[in-house]
Amino acid sequence: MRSSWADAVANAESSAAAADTAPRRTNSYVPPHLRNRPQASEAPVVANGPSAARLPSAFPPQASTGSRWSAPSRDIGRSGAGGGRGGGGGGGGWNTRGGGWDRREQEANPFVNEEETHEAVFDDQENTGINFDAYEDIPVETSGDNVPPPVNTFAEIDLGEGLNQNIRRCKYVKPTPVQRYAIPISVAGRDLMACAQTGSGKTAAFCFPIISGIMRGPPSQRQRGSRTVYPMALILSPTRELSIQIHEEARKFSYQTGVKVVVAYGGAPINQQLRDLERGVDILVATPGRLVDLLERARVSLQNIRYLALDEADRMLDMGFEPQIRRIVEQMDMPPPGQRQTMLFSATFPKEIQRLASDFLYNYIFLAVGRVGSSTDLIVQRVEFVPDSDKRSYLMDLLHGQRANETPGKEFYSLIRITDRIVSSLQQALTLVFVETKKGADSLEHWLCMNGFPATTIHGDRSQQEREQALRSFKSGVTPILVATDVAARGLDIPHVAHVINFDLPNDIDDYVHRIGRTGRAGKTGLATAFFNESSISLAKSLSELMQEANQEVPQWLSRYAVARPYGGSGGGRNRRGGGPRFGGRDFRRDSNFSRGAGGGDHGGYGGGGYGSSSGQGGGYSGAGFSSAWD
Ligand SMILES: Nc1ncnc2c1ncn2[C@@H]1O[C@H](COP(=O)(O)OP(=O)(O)OP(=O)(O)O)[C@@H](O)[C@H]1O
Repeated sequence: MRSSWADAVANAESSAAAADTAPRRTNSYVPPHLRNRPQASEAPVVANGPSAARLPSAFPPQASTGSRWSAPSRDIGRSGAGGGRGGGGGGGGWNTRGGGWDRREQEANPFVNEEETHEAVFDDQENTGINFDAYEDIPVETSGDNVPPPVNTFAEIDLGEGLNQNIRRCKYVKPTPVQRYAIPISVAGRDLMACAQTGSGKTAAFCFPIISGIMRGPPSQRQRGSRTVYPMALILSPTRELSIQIHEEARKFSYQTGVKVVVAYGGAPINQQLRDLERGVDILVATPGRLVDLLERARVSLQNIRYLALDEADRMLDMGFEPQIRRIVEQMDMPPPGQRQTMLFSATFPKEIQRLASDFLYNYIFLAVGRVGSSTDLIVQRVEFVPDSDKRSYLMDLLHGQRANETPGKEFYSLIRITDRIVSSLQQALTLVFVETKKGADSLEHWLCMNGFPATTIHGDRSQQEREQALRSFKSGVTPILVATDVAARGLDIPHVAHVINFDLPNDIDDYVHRIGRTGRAGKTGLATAFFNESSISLAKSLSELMQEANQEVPQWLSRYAVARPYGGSGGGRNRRGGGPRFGGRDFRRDSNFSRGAGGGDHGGYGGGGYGSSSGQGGGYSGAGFSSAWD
């Protein structure tokens, strides 16, 4: 049995009054690494600022060519995001298409940079495939009319030779469970609402059918003399960084197929994006805000859209985004459901959002791989009771524990049943620390750097250039700690993130699921640690249920909180799952409460009841620095 430190404290204090559910701790906690050492204020000053701090052993000195303060100049600006590349370097099918775009440019090889960067820095090159054993017994549910059967191999689906070659280049040996089901459904032309766990390969699941369909379909139209472009596919995502990532993935999948992918997102100069569009676009990956701007300028028309994919679809239809998405999908010139193919993907899909989403779909198939909204049990989840005043020293403990060959780490991790494999991956790992506010992110990053832990930060108050540079610096291991607000919670696929720390817990359990999903991806294991205290009480029940469901050990004190506050606190949480059956891995159309629209395809607007529960969302996000991050 794994027992948490907080449990031990709670047991020792078993004489505490029954009503007092919190484990008691003194405020004078001195973490092991600070015992017998000078006070923090006396910490040795790092000669050349935080960037000169010692790097963990896994990151060789030559890797520290850049940090937030001294980034190598090649890192400035966007890498590989659009950038006018492409041009049909000899791909099958492209030359048969009309459109009159300039195809003389050489198409840059999107596989080159990645291999060089990763091999230079990380020594455990195991990205040759996914641990499929981890997914062997995953439950799958499909519903809808005439569901096409799943496949076991990519070869069973005729995706086209160009795409097949790129799948091999990506070293995807066989499809992940969501791909096994979703790809045949989409290739058959069906609309799809798909829910599958974080890191399980959803990006390829919607990209492959789109690319394959465009390769086979009639060429895109372009009116001579017009500056308006007419993409055939639109992929929308909620954050700039996620759009950049999807674009990079889609470029790999479509390399030398002649299919042109362009990305457009806020915070970056629009002129460059306009030039990219003018060079030709089949698939447009965009954030909603920037897309609306392009539509208003009449530089993009949606009238030729044949494929619409919403990644993180529940977030896209959450209150913050829904009006913008409706405007793009329903009020511009996009063909209606039935005349386009729509694919919605996420790891979480609350029922009220499913209901909203059904407006965009025609006779769709619902697919749930794993339980809807569940976390993968590849992630070891720990939750510790840590008062706000102790969070920093507790964090310091964790980070010291991760450093190679340090005794405190071994002691610390022996308290919790973590495999040697995870310990060894932690020693050379990237650590992602989630906080609630932008100010909190800056302040924690500064404190970490001053204490010898190279860190950087990403949040909505940083310029786009700074955000992208921070991500690059983190990914490369130059700053192996990234302090982030929820802007980094969804979708980002950063290899070697072995530890996600919820320094501040989110208000919503779905946000927790996405945050911890930045580790434990593609069949690899990961660790997620959460600092819980009274301010997170509203999350106690859903957190303890989620942990139970993922076969994690739930601390006794958390169970006590869950029982004491079964419906969450009154503190503005937005637990949309509250009250009902938990984590329903099912199509909302099967739920009698939603029977009005059963059958899918042509539902009207939402019927009030269910969605009302999300009214707390605004509160949940306030202060988290969301708004400026999204476009
Ligand atoms: N068939 C496959 N074989 C091997 N690796 C794969 C396969 N499909 C996807 N991957 C890899 O798995 C990782 C996770 O994929 P992806 O980012 O698409 O996950 P996701 O389900 O979209 O996660 P999230 O819910 O966090 O957005 C990526 O690094 C991707 O390259």
